[in-house]
Amino acid sequence: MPTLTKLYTMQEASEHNSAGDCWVVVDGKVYDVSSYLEEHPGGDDVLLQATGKDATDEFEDAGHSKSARELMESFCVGELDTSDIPQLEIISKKQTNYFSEKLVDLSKQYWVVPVAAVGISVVVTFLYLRKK
Ligand code: HEM
Repeated sequence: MPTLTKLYTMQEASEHNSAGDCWVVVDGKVYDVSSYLEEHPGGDDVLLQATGKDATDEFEDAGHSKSARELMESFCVGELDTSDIPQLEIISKKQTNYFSEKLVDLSKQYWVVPVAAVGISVVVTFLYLRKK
């Protein structure tokens, strides 16, 4: 059965940034940790400071255990809507394509150079052999 995942923008998630209403975003998922703030072994302050941004690096840096990661899933309320975030990967792929296309264009444009070089060396070799 298909499951419906609720999507939140970073803007929406960042509005939940207080001790009574605290959401964090880790690895593309949104977690409502309001009820866990006081129990969090790393402290409530780290969670409150992690609101309004992608806290994946901080979460990973803390070296969370497998059980912490399992517990985390019970707080998941949805996923991050990335449709409003520019896709850097796609842009860089486009740039790579752009440069390789340019290179192909240039080699098409300057095909005369290698052909002329080969032609000249053939003529020189021919003349040299004839002199002998
Ligand atoms: C739903 C989300 C989270 C859950 C369920 C969770 C749970 C836990 C648990 C169970 C621990 C104890 C150590 C372990 O078992 O790994 C812990 C420690 C810690 N957590 Fe979290 N955590 C969450 C999110 C975060 C985030 C977003 C940050 C950082 C921004 C963070 C920072 C820390 C730190 C600094 C420690 C202390 C590590 C230490 O003392 O060595 N946690 N967390």
